[in-house]
Amino acid sequence: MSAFFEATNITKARPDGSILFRNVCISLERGDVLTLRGPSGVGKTTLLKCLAELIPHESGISMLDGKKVSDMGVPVWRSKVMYVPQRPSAHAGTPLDLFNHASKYASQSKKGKLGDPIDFGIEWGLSESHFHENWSSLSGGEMQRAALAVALALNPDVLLLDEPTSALDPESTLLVEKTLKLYTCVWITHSPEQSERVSTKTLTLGRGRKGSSAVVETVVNGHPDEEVALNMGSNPVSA
Ligand SMILES: Nc1ncnc2c1ncn2[C@@H]1O[C@H](COP(=O)(O)OP(=O)(O)OP(=O)(O)O)[C@@H](O)[C@H]1O
Repeated sequence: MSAFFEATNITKARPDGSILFRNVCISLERGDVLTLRGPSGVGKTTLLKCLAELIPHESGISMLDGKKVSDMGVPVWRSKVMYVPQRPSAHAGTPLDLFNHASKYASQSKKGKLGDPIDFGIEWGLSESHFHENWSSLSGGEMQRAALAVALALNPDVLLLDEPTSALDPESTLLVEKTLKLYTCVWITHSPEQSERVSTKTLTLGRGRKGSSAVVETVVNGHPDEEVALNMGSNPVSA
């Protein structure tokens, strides 16, 4: 039986044609949180954008619940396998404007299942008024929580989180982690402590001669259990 979310042999080249990463494989069951780690510049954000089909990749295929991107089309895929950037780009209007705009594009099957971003925000120490203020008047931490709240309310199947708590204080970080770890996520973090708190699996990208290598571990009860595979250059990695 195939996993809930599977990415197989994802390979991405840099603009100059050299390989950034090769044959990265990810396999998630519902509720898995895979933390993605590795040094700056190794390709973590780029990998998330490939999984979300926001940028093209040289080879590899992703499947959600047994369906390929081509079975549902790129816009629906992006609403189901949703990339949440570290810093929301300069949106015009308010967080609620963004939610109302994005929810118009939700698939019919999702429309009845949308949440309320304000409910998520309140869990994380924001108030309703933050969702009515322009993005430009929010602090970095308020902006980050409001953007995550909008993403969660859109009810994606898989969240691709790019350092989702990088602008938050320790207390807010723990509140946000408590909510996010209930979802199926690929989660970039530079914090080993955070990875230990939230992950069921980890994937570490490292620098290899022929592009980034990837080490995948399954975490059981908070401890790395099993080194599943090591990918140096051209061998596939599977979790
Ligand atoms: N659209 C793209 N196509 C091809 N290569 C890209 C693209 N965007 C970025 N890159 C390459 O990917 C490299 C890694 O960038 P990326 O942001 O993925 O790293 P990162 O591991 O997330 O780093 P950090 O931890 O600092 O955020 C960049 O130096 C650039 O060469």
